Amino acid sequence: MPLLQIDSLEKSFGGLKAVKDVSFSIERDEIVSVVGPNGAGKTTLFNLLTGFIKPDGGQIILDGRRIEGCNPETVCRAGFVRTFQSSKVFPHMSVLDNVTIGALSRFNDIASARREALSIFDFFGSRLHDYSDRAAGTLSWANRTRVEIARALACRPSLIGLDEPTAGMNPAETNEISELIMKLRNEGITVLVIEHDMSLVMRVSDRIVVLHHGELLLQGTPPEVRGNAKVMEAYLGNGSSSTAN
Ligand SMILES: Nc1ncnc2c1ncn2[C@@H]1O[C@H](COP(=O)(O)OP(=O)(O)OP(=O)(O)O)[C@@H](O)[C@H]1O
Repeated sequence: MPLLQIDSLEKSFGGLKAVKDVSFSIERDEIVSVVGPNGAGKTTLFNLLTGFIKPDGGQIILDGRRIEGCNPETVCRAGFVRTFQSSKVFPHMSVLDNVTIGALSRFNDIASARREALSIFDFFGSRLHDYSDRAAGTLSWANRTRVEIARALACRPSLIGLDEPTAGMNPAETNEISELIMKLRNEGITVLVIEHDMSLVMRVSDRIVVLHHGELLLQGTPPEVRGNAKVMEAYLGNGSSSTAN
C-alpha cells in the first residue's frame, strides 16, 4: 500500500481549473518531486494535500486513511507535515522555541518537548545548536529554512512536504538542502518536494511528477523526464525561466 494515494483530485477557483483529475501515489521512503511551469498547479496541489484548502472532488489517502477535506492540524497528526515557500518561522522567538513548538504536537510538557527539539537539532550538525538562543528572525534565509524543516521534523512525520526549499539560496546552500533531503529519506521519512531548481530535482528524486495547466502531464524517473519532448514543450511554451534540463 502506498504511503500517499491521490485519486482524481480536483480544484477550481471560479472558472479556472487549477488542479484537474490528478492521480498519483507515493511509496514509503521515496523522494518525489512535483515540478511544472509557473501556474501549473503545484502550490494548489500542496495546499490540497496538507489541508490548507479543500478539494472539489477526489480522494487523498494517507497511510490507509482518507484525509481530503481534513484541516492542517489533522493532516499533521496523521503524519504529513509541510514547510512553506516563504519561511514561516516565528521571528521573535528563539530557534529552540520555534522547534519546541513543533514537538509540542506530541508532548504535553515543555521540558520533554524541548529535549525532543534539541535531539532534532542533531540532524543539522552544529548549525542549529550554535544558534539555539538566537531569535529565528535574525538568522540567514538558509538557516531560517533549516529551522522550519526542524520544526516540521519535531512532529515526527512519516511524510514531509517541502515547498521550494531552496528558494533564495546560493548554490552551496542548495547542495546542502539536497544532502538534507537524502538524509531525511535515510531516516525513514518520505519526502515530497515542490522545486524549481531542476538540477536538484534531477539529483535527489526517485520520481518526478510534472504538472501543466493543472493536469498531470507525465510522471517518471529523472532519466525518463529529462529531455522529454512534452515536458520541454510545456516549459518553453509557458515562457517560464525554469527549464526541464
Ligand atoms: N486562491 C486563488 N484564487 C484564484 N486563483 C488561484 C488561487 N490560487 C491559485 N490560483 C490560480 O491557479 C493556478 C495554479 O496556481 P498555483 O499557484 O497552484 O501554481 P504553481 O504551479 O504553484 O505556480 P508557481 O510555480 O508560480 O508557484 C494559477 O492560474 C493561479 O493563478
